[in-house]
Amino acid sequence: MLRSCAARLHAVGALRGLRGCARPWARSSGPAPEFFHEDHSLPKPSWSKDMRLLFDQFMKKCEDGSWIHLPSYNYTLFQRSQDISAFIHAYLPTASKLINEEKLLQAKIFTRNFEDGLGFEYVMFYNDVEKRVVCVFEGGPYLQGMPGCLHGGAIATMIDATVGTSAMIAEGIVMTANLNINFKRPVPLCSVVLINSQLDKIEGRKLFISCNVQSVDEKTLYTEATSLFIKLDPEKQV
Ligand SMILES: CCCCCCCCCCCCCCCCCC(=O)SCCNC(=O)CCNC(=O)[C@H](O)C(C)(C)COP(=O)(O)OP(=O)(O)OC[C@H]1O[C@@H](n2cnc3c(N)ncnc32)[C@H](O)[C@@H]1OP(=O)(O)O
Repeated sequence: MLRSCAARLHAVGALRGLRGCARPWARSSGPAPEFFHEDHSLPKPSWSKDMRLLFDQFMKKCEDGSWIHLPSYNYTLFQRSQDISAFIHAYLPTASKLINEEKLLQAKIFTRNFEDGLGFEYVMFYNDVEKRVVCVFEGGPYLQGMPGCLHGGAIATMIDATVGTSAMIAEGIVMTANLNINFKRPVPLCSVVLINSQLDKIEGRKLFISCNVQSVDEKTLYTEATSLFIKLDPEKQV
């Protein structure tokens, strides 16, 4: 399992030549620690039938190499806290003054730390030719906003994660500068939706990515969004 996950991640990195991801902040190399072993984007007993069905359909599309399954972990791309700290010092020096380094040891990815089936369940796939990332997402009962509906912030989070993944694949180290969302229909809690993102254009350090959220049968358009990501420039004091 670890081998195939590593191979897939490597494939994504190789696609882009890991542009901007040369890890100038990384101080050491070595075997990945244990937490890297669990890929949270693989089927779990808590997944619904729809989620499993879509996963299988996309995995089928991966067989000819046109799509790639993106593994997902509950920590950042960095393996060690000192790497995170060095990253922040290199790219976000202003923020670094306010960050509690000890607390960094506890840092985890926001969307990957609910109990199985209760929060964000998702899996992403990438098509390099079409510059698309598709996320199959099921928002669990702990993400309720209005009764029976998914919280808008949870939808925004998953849109950001999907377009953010697209931006990272294209240009490496990026941050969201702008995210515009139109919530057109409420998303039923615990339903499966497709988040479709499209890299529209890159202008210098700016990446423009659009996105929509649809029902599995594609009959309901729940949400539309546009986003702007900026490739971080370590020469700038952000
Ligand atoms: C590695 C390969 C393998 C990958 C596999 C996949 C791995 C996946 C891993 C998990 C991924 C999860 C993704 C999650 C993504 C979450 C991202 C966030 O939440 S981030 C958290 C939330 N985000 C934050 O906290 C970000 C906070 N903001 C900042 O830090 C900074 O504002 C900045 C860095 C965004 C830009 O600063 P700075 O570098 O100083 O930039 P400048 O001022 O120089 O501007 C450059 C150009 O951009 C323009 N422009 C800029 N802004 C806007 C705007 N809003 N509106 C319009 N335009 C804007 C500006 O006019 C200029 O244009 P031009 O003149 O060149 O034409």
